Amino acid sequence: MTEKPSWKVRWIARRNAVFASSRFQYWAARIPFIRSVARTRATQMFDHLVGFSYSQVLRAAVESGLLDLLAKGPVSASVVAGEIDLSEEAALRLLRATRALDLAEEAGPDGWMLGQQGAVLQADPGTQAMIRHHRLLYADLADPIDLLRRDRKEPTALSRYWSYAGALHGAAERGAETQEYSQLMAASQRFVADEVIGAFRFPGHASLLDVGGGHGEFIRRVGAAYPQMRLGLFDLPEVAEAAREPLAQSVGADRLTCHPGNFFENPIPEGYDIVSLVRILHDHDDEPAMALLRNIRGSLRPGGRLLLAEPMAAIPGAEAMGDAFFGLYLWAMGSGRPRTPDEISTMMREAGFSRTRVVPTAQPVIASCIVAHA
Ligand SMILES: C[S@@+](CC[C@H](N)C(=O)[O-])C[C@H]1O[C@@H](n2cnc3c(N)ncnc32)[C@H](O)[C@@H]1O
Repeated sequence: MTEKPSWKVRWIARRNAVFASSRFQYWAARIPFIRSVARTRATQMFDHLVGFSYSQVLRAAVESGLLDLLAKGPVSASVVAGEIDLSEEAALRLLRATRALDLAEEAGPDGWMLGQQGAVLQADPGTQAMIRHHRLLYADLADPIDLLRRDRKEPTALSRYWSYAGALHGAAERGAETQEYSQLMAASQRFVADEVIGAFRFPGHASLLDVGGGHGEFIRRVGAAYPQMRLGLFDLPEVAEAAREPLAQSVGADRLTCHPGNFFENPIPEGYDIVSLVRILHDHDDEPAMALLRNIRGSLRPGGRLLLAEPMAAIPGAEAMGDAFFGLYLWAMGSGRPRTPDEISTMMREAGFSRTRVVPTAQPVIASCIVAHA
């Protein structure tokens, strides 16, 4: 005998039947108050429906150099056409599309400048790098069901291009590709570091080791905010070596140690008060992620802390970023998953940490933070 559905199941089924009825939709669009809710929902659904077109407008604006051109504006459509090698009609179509997304603004008749969102984007190489990079994700997502059915068993545009899934397991030693990836991460790291520094007060004289720290942008920013801090960077040998010289120049050689190594094969260096793990855990499936957390726990003395920062799943107000974006990005990449703060905290305690605390950040869409005590 099948179980009786719970009140919640019955309620959701009833609600969905009402929402799906064309009669309800007709009246919802006409009754005051309900009308504004209905309109918001319709706009949301439309945005989901055509989101790919919007992201391709962004891509065209970045890749063609249109944003840089508008930054020097006002420019006419014919100048834009000549500069980015389009017919005038095509240039105007693109300009109007960018205007609709607030990337461009027509300051006067045929005088085009950056719009508000355009000004922010044009000044942000990190987001522009992500927009360029996402062409790979969209190639992999062209047939999403096919991608899901392949169960991460075959190479994808994302995993192939970066050879990143290999690098994740310490297998890829293709320095140039790893370096290109690290540079992309560094461009977006500014925002993550700002979130963490704004949310977490480091003890001024503590020592900090950033594990998987790439070219050291996080260390650089924390080091600038806390000039007394001793700093360490742990990353794959080719990455740590490339970071050493420029990072020493920026933070001071006397307070920096670069540790080349593989966090799945080598012990995490001891002697640091805080270990940070920024945008690393979500790249890994549960088993290697647990191995990494245990490795870090083993390096910490009592009182030591692990500070983990990355975009997480099921964050109120940022749900789509977690499971709809990172869920599919990491699936296409072939490794990892976005996790909820609860899931991460449970893993940390399983790895031997005594207690954990979520540290609220201003922009969880960029990163959320959890601190675990050894
Ligand atoms: C997603 S990036 C994050 C970089 C940086 N933490 C940030 O947020 O910008 C992953 C970093 O982990 C490093 N990495 C990957 N596998 C590693 C391994 N097995 N051992 C050490 N570092 C590794 C990569 O070289 C890269 O710098």
